[in-house]
Amino acid sequence: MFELSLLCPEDRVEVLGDALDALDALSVSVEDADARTDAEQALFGEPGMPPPRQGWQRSRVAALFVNEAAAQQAQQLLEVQDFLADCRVLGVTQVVEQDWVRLTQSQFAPVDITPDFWIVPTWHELPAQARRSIRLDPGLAFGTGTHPTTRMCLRWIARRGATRPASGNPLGRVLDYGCGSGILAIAAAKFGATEIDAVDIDPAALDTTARNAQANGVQLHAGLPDRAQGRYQTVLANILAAPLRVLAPLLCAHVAPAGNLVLAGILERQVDELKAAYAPWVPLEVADVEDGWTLMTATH
Ligand SMILES: C[S@@+](CC[C@H](N)C(=O)[O-])C[C@H]1O[C@@H](n2cnc3c(N)ncnc32)[C@H](O)[C@@H]1O
Repeated sequence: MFELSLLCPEDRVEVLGDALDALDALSVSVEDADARTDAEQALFGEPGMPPPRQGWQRSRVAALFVNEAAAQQAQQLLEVQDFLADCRVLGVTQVVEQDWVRLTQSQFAPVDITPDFWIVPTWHELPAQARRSIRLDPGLAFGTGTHPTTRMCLRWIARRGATRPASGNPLGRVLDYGCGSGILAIAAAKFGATEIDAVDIDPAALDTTARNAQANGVQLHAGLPDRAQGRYQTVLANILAAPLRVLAPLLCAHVAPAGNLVLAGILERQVDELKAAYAPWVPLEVADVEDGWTLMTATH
């Protein structure tokens, strides 16, 4: 395949993308032309909030074509129809065939959560020191154990799971709200929780969770959010600050008396607004911090 690559100002990206689509590009991707330089612009917003800007000042637009002739013809047509005003053609280059599956897999290695608790991709050998482990194939869902928010939740589960209460399991009945790959629910099972509900709004996450639970030989119930019923000794939710604010009454209503609420996906600068949002029900406190993200917990 061949890639036609263009440099465009913000206001030309959409029209050019549509034109490339119409010219039978197999795919069109857009990235910040100033990425990894001092001029790089962060462009992300939280779910439900508008991004700070619609596009980058300068974008690199890359269109993939089935062969070199198709890429060159698309360039010529764009030029004669004046689509490239204010844009610069960076070139037409061949895209070398790669084993994309192997490349993706190579970027996900075993991760240690504690010295003896590891998250291990299904295609890797178990490290010798992994006395407890989760075998994971994240598929299309979030949750590989490499993100600080997931890691902090897993550390909390491992720490809590290692405590010895007078009776029963320290995690008790568990709700994983926003389960993604199911990693937190499976970790809870590995640390002895017996009844686990894992819920998500994304059907792909539910499929992945069910598959990962089976691969790890653990029992859990995966379903849409209305699967969560009653009170739980442990409620885990690694989502983001904005949905966590909205979900405050719902999540708190699911925490059993003396149960634990564990929230992640919160940036350090969002701690006070989360405390305020949960204050009518529980006193949230920061329990862990990693790379600018915080873990907040409360006992009901
Ligand atoms: C950051 S991922 C966390 C995945 C996993 N629990 C972990 O800790 O790595 C957040 C997940 O929450 C789900 N989610 C987002 N908003 C939700 C909502 N309102 N109710 C339930 N799930 C939600 C997303 O689909 C996504 O799978």
